[in-house]
Amino acid sequence: MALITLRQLLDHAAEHGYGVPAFNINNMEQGLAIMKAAEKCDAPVIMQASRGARSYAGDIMLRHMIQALSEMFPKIPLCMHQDHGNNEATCLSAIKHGFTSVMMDGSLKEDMKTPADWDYNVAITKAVADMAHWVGASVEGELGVLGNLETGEAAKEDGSGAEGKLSKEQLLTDPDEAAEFVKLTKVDALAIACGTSHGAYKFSQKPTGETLAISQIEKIHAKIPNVHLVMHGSSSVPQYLQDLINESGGEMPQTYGVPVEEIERGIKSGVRKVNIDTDNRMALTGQFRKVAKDKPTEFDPRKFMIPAMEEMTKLCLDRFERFGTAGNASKIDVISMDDMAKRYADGSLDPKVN
Ligand SMILES: O=C(CO)COP(=O)(O)O
Ligand SMILES: O=C[C@H](O)COP(=O)(O)O
Ligand SMILES: [Zn+2]
Ligand SMILES: [Zn+2]
Repeated sequence: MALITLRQLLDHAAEHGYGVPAFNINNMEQGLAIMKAAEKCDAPVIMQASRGARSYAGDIMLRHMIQALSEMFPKIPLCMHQDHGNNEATCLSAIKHGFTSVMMDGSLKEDMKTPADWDYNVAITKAVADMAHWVGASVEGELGVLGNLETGEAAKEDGSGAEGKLSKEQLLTDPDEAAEFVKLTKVDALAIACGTSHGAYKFSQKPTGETLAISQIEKIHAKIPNVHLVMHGSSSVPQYLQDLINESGGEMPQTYGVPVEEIERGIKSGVRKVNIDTDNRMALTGQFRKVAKDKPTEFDPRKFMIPAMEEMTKLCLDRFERFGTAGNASKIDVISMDDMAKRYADGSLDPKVN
């Protein structure tokens, strides 16, 4: 099966009221773990590669890996997405390497640390959307800056995260601005800020409405009901994985992520793409550690990788089921990128925003 674009997949998700997890990948094992989960429950897939993933695996490796996965799992529509593109070159080179979708993250400047202003964000996102749409690729933009509503800080350990203190206005996407932003840039999906941040250390206790503002998503959705919303930083950092890591020699301080039921609430309010990386990292490394602790003489990496992949598959399967993605792969007829390009050109994919 050909690769699917983000736009087609999220249009289907919106029509049928479900969300799609977007899982980060860096290697073959993560790709296989996701596809096995998708095959088990008939779910369409979004895989995304960060700039870090592209330099880790290499663009040629990633391109062939994605092709191999779609050949191995021909019944699963697979979208390949650039996560947090920092400029035009990152986004265009991703499309050249077979990605069907890109995120132009103009909420931050090119260094991915300095919060950008409105004019910068609109100009660069519009430029990327114009070019991507000529070849039928999809574009996700971001308005608002990810960060903790209590401390005003973004996550420290991440490849993309603001430096310095952020104001409440920056940390919560404004509904009127969101409408204006989508109208001006014509993005296919909009990442919004609502108190989540990247990495494992999102909240110091179980989040409340004060620290995780799903109500903000509801306000944005009320203003732009036809726009596909994206939640970044959506790992749940499950307690069982913290325990698995810490019982196997790890030293992760106690932390709290985004409860899956809060994501389900978001999905009821227009969230269609849910970004998850940290949970899968924890699933994999938790099992590495367990094997290392239980079998100190073991040195065959496959003996570490197999339980690690199984742990990750279990997590992906759970999210496909909870988000309502399961059961939808077989209902989608993939539209080619060339066809998508024609639809952009004739205006039929223009955003519906008042
Ligand atoms: O938003 C993400 C990737 O863009 C990943 O978020 P997590 O760190 O919560 O998994
Ligand atoms: O955006 C954050 C993702 O978790 C990717 O992280 P990374 O840049 O370390 O690959
Ligand atoms: Zn961002
Ligand atoms: Zn992100």
